[in-house]
Amino acid sequence: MLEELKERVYKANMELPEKGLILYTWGNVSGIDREKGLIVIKPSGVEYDVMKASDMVVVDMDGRVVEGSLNPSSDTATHIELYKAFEEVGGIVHTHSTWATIWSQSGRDIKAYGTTHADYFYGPIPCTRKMTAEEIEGEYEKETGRVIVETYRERNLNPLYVPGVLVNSHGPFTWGKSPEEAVHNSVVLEEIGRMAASMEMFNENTKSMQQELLDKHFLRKHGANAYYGQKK
Ligand SMILES: O=C(CO)[C@@H](O)[C@@H](O)COP(=O)(O)O
Repeated sequence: MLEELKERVYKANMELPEKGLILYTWGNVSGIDREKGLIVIKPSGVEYDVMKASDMVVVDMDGRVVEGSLNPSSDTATHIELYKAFEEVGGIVHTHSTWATIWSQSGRDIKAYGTTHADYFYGPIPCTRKMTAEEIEGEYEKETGRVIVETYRERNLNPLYVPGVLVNSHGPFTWGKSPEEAVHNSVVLEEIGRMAASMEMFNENTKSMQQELLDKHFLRKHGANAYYGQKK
């Protein structure tokens, strides 16, 4: 079942170490088949050099394993909360990529400083609040998803316009319409995080970019009147 999605999710997972986003098993990618209501996700703690497409685990929207002999990623419940809340999302990525994690651990949003950022994220990349002891000691991974969703609701953010978040004291989650797009956004987030941190080292009073330039760059690539690239 879902053999094509398993292959795509496997390849998307393999891109994490290839792009330098993770060491060891420090990340996971999933993809969803919305019609079937099933998620394909990486198995937990399996080394990438031995992992195969057939090791991908299929779970339902309650986290029950429907297919696969391995335990699914420990972050499965977080992915499920995000798929439930963000209905247009087709793929999700979690990493501990260095710069995005530094921002997460600092508890700070990444401000939009330039067009590299604006091409992908329509405004600051939010950092969640710290999780409470009850949340951590309770259904931790599910609560992680809830804290992300709460951040988007409170700030009235469109998840496809801001396709990534920094979980306070933890690390980044990104998403997209597909697993491949979610990985792309993860690579971009890491690069933006590196640039933003370097900029603040040069000048601690660095200001966000102009709203007009943010609008121009984001909307020429995304939204109803996008004109960047080739017609599909
Ligand atoms: O966040 C963490 C560890 O802190 C996990 O996402 C990471 O180790 C990946 O775990 P899985 O192998 O997906 O269970």
